[in-house]
Amino acid sequence: MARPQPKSISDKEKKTSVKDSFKALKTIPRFFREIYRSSPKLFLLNALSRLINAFTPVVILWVGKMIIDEIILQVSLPDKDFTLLWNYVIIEFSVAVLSDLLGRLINLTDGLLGDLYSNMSSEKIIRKTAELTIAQLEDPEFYDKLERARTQTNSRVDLMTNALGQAESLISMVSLIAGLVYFEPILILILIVSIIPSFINEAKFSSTRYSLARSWTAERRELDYLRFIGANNQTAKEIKLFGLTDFIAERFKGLSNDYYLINKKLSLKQSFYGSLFNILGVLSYYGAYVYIILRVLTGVITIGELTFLSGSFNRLRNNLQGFFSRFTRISESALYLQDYFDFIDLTVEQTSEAKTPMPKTITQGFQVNNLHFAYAGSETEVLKGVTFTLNAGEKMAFVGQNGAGKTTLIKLFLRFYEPTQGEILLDGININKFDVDAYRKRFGVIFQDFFKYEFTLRENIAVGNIDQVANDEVISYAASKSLAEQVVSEMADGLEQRLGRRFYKGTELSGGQWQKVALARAYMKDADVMVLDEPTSALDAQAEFDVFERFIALTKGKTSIIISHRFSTVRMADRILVLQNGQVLELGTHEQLMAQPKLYAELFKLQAAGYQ
Ligand SMILES: Nc1ncnc2c1ncn2[C@@H]1O[C@H](COP(=O)(O)OP(=O)(O)OP(=O)(O)O)[C@@H](O)[C@H]1O
Repeated sequence: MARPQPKSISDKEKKTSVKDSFKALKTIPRFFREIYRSSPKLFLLNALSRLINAFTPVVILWVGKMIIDEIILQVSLPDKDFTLLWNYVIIEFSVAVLSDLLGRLINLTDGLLGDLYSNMSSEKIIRKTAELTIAQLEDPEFYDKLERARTQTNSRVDLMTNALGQAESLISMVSLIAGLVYFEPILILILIVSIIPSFINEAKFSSTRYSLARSWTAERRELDYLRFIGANNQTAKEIKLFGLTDFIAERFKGLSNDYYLINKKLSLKQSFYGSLFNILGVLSYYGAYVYIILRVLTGVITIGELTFLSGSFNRLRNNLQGFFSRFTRISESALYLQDYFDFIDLTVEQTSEAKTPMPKTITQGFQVNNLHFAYAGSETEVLKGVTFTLNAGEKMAFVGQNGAGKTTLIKLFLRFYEPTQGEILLDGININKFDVDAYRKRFGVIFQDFFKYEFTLRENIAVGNIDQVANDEVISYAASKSLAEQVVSEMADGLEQRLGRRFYKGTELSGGQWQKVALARAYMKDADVMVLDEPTSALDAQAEFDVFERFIALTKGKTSIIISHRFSTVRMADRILVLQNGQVLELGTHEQLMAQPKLYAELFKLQAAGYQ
């Protein structure tokens, strides 16, 4: 079984350096602005709590020193007075309670802010995806970017907690350092020397880990896909029937194991070096401790100061270690944040020239001139010089064998792609000159691969014009024209019936029922141009006849395009365009085409013979 080769982490192209991690930190201020926007009140409450909490360690240590010095003093005095001592104890107790409360408030606001921020960023990704062109969405490299932006939501929430914690830790450390500098500045030097190697080590590993995850984006996408098809109610039938479980499970196992192995190698290395450098930290702490003891023994500092200094040193060491490891985690997450901002900032090419207003009514129709088209990344032309006219009010059918280019031609009409050569004119104006949304609004379209939303029946119909989702009249009208009203009447909850089996109380429809529902979408608005791409392939003969009878009556005087492999449907069109290998082979009425011994007449007779 062919499996993608595991990527090496030394994969030069994709390797991310420590420098890149630092560069990614540039995005942090923007990140904070976004978090602030998600809830200014919560953000300020969180920041204020952290600011106050940052001073509690040094205050507690300081009060602890005062308590010990006071005890030693009172023990040596003949007239003892413990008032000050108990006051110190009350202060320390109050600060400890305050610190606990602040800690809880910080956790609470972190959680709430994290939820709000992740919701906001997910919504942004959904909106951004809608802005992009279909061609961009079909580009695998681009899709990887989308994947990284989408799947790293948790990492962004961690980043938020870490970055806020970092600010708090920084303030805390400054206050502790001030204490050390006041009594024994040399301790700071010992501290820095002990911590720098482990920081460099952490930074190096974090960028390697990111490089690895990044270079494996495509494979992780495949793993997700395998997980989806392997454990899913939509694919379960085929998987059971064809016995695909082993095939899928083995493929998953192979790929995931490759990833696990390089990840493991990296983790082991990281643990080894991490422990080594940590020993250095412990050594430095005890070095400093011995130094402080010697200072007490020589009478330079008091026992209270000893507890303050050793406590501060230990706390600072932990804080610094936390600070550096958080720093590397932040720079690692910042790389993902960069991916997210890259995605959000993607520009969609738009011509700056003023848009021509759409004509109120279509008077002449469409003129397709020498249209050529090849999909991105493919050399093969799918359309090769297609030229024809679709008159206003005309019903035209596109006919041709599989892969002839019919759907592609529709996609170009709908401006999902730009032609590589040639043009489509609407009433004499190149369709690119119109605002794309205004232009598309004039179409009522149903594609052969329409999407089955696991929403309610009402919503499934209303997606054709979602503004009208609450308008019963419009929905009933659309349902009656597409025969979906039969489906509605069969559902226990009528229009409010949830479709699909993913959610509670959902019900699955048959292929034909789904098609009727999807067809109703095309009737949700009074479109000028109707496009039905194989709208009846799943319908029974009677339903198909009924659907078309309604369609013909309803679209009288409207421009429409129908793609169908059923000639009983096709013959109802005013004219028929026969495509073969991306070229126009024939164009004319049913009678005209039947009169010439070409593909249309041949296919028609073939199908008719099948019915005899
Ligand atoms: N998104 C895409 N990216 C790359 N190639 C594509 C894409 N969509 C279609 N093609 C290719 O373009 C060619 C024409 O496809 P198209 O869907 O237009 O054919 P069709 O005439 O509608 O076929 P059918 O009757 O099977 O629906 C096919 O060779 C197909 O493989």
